[in-house]
Amino acid sequence: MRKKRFLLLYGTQKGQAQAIAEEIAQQAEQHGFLANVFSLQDLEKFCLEEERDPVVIVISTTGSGEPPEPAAKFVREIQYKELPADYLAQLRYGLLALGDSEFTFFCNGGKIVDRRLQELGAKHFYDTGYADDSTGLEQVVDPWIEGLWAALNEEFAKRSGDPEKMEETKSAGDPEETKSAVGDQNAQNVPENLDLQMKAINLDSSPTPSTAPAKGDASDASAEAAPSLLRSVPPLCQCSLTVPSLPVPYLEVQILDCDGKEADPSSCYPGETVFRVPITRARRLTAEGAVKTAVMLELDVAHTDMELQPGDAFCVICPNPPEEVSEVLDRLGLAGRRRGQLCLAVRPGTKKRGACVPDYIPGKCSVEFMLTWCLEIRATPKKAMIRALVEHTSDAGERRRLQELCSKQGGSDYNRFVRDPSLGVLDLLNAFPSCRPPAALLIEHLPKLQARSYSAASSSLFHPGKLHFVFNIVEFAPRGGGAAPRRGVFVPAGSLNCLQCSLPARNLPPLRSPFSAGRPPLSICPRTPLSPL
Ligand SMILES: Cc1cc2nc3c(=O)[nH]c(=O)nc-3n(C[C@H](O)[C@H](O)[C@H](O)COP(=O)(O)O)c2cc1C
Repeated sequence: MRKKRFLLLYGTQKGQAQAIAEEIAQQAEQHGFLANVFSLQDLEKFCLEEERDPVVIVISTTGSGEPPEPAAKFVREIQYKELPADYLAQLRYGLLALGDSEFTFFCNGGKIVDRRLQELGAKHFYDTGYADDSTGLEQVVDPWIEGLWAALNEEFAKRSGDPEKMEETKSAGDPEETKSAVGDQNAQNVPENLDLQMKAINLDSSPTPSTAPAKGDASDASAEAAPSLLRSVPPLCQCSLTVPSLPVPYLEVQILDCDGKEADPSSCYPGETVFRVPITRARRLTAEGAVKTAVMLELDVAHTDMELQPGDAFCVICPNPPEEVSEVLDRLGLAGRRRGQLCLAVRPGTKKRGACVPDYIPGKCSVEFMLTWCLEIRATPKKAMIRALVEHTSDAGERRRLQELCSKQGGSDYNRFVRDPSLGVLDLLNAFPSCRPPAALLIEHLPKLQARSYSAASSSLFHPGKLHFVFNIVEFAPRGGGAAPRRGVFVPAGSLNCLQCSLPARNLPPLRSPFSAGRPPLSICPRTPLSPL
C-alpha cells in the first residue's frame, strides 16, 4: 500500500525541534506514513504555496520571542505584505511550538508562524501544541505526537472523501479528544494545555508549619504579609496546586570506593584543543567602587601558536569554585566520597527520548571533578527540577513551599524568589535543609558548564605571545547575586583553539588601578589595538 506522505518542517536553534521532527519521522513509518523532513532554512526544498499534502511544523523560539535563526528567512518570506489573503488557502497544517514559559514571550516563534499561516488562508488539521522546556518538553510533545496520527488519518480520509474511514479514524483517536489533549491554540503566556500537563494535587489548605507564622502573633503580622523564598501568603499558601508531572529519572549513578581517574578538564570539550595558560598580569579598568569592575587580563599564550586580532573570539572554561563544590558535596552527603569514581548509566527500560549519559562528563572521573568542571551548579533550577526536588524533601512545610514554587499558581513567586535573583541549586538546598537529592538528579537537571566567550583586546602583532581581554568582575558575584558566571579559566570558540588557564577567584594577580575615581571604564572597540598594558 502506498504510504500517505506529509511534509515535516522544523525550525531549531539548539537542535531540540530537529530531534523531535526526526522522532516524528521515525514514528510516521510505524503508522503507515511517509514524512519528508526538511529544515525551514532549506527553502529550495519545499514550497508551501504548492504543497498539497498535510504539513507538520515543529519550531522553537529564541532571543526575546523570535523564531530560530535558521527559520528567519522563511518567516520573512511568509511575512511579505503583498501576499494575498488566500495565498496558502490550500494548506492544511499542524504546528508544534517549543518554548520555555520562563521567558516573557512563550512559544512566540511558533505563534508568529501560526498566526501568519492563518492570515494567508492556511487551516489547521490539528491543533497547535505548546511544549514548555521549563516543565519538560515531553509533557506536551509526547501526547501531541500521539494525537498526530489520528489527525493525519482523518485529514487523509477527508481528502479521499471516505466518510467511513473518517468515522474509523475518529474513533481510533477522536480529534476532539486530541484537541483537548494539546490545548487551545489561542494560548496566552501560559497556555491552557499547561493545565493538562500538570497534575492537580489537593493539599490541606491550612498553612504548613514552615510557611506560616503562628496565628495571633502580632509581631509576625507584617512578615505574614510578605512572601519570601520560604514563605507564601494567601491565597497561594491556601490553594490547591497544579504542579508539573514528576520528570522520570533516567540515570543510574554509582560512586565506587576507588578513586576517580585524574581527568583533564579538556575532556569535557570533545573535539576542541585546550591549552592551559598562565595569567601573567591583571589590571583594573574601572574606578574603585564601580558597580561592575572590569579587569584587563593578560595571558601568556606564547606556546599555543594562537594568532589573535582584537575582536577575535576565544572561550574560557570557568570551573565552579571549590568552596561551592564542597558545599554541594556536603548537601548530597558525598563529602567523604568526593574522590570516588563516578559510574553513570541510563536506567534499564527508560522511555525518555534521547536519554543518554552526558558526553561532557568523562568516564570514570570523580564526583568532585564532575561538580567542578562539568555541571553548571549555579544554573537557576527550572520548575521541573524543583518538582523533582520535592520528592527528596522530608519536611512537610518545605515540600509544600517547593511545590508552590514549581506550580502554576506559584509562577510569580518562582519568578520573584528564584528566577529574578538567579538562585542556584545550592541556594535552594541551603534554604530547604530537609531536601537531600541524589547526585543523579543534579546530573539530569543541571546544564553543562559552558565555556564563556570573550573577545581579544590586543593584537598578537603588537604583543607577541600575549593575549589581553577584559573580564568583568561582576562575574564573580556571590551566589544568587545576579549574572552568575564564575572564576576564570580560558577556552576558545569557533575555529580557534581552546585556552584554559586556572584563575581562582580569590587569588587574582594583584590589581593596579590605572584610573582615578570617576573615570569612565575603558570600552573595548574590536579590532582597535589598545595601548600596551
Ligand atoms: C537564548 C534562548 C532564548 C530563548 N528565548 C525564548 C523565548 O523568548 N520564548 C520561549 O518561549 N522560549 C525561549 N527559549 C526556549 C527555547 O525555545 C526552548 O528551550 C526550545 O526547546 C529550544 O528548542 P531548539 O533546541 O529547537 O531551539 C529560549 C532559549 C534560549 C537558549
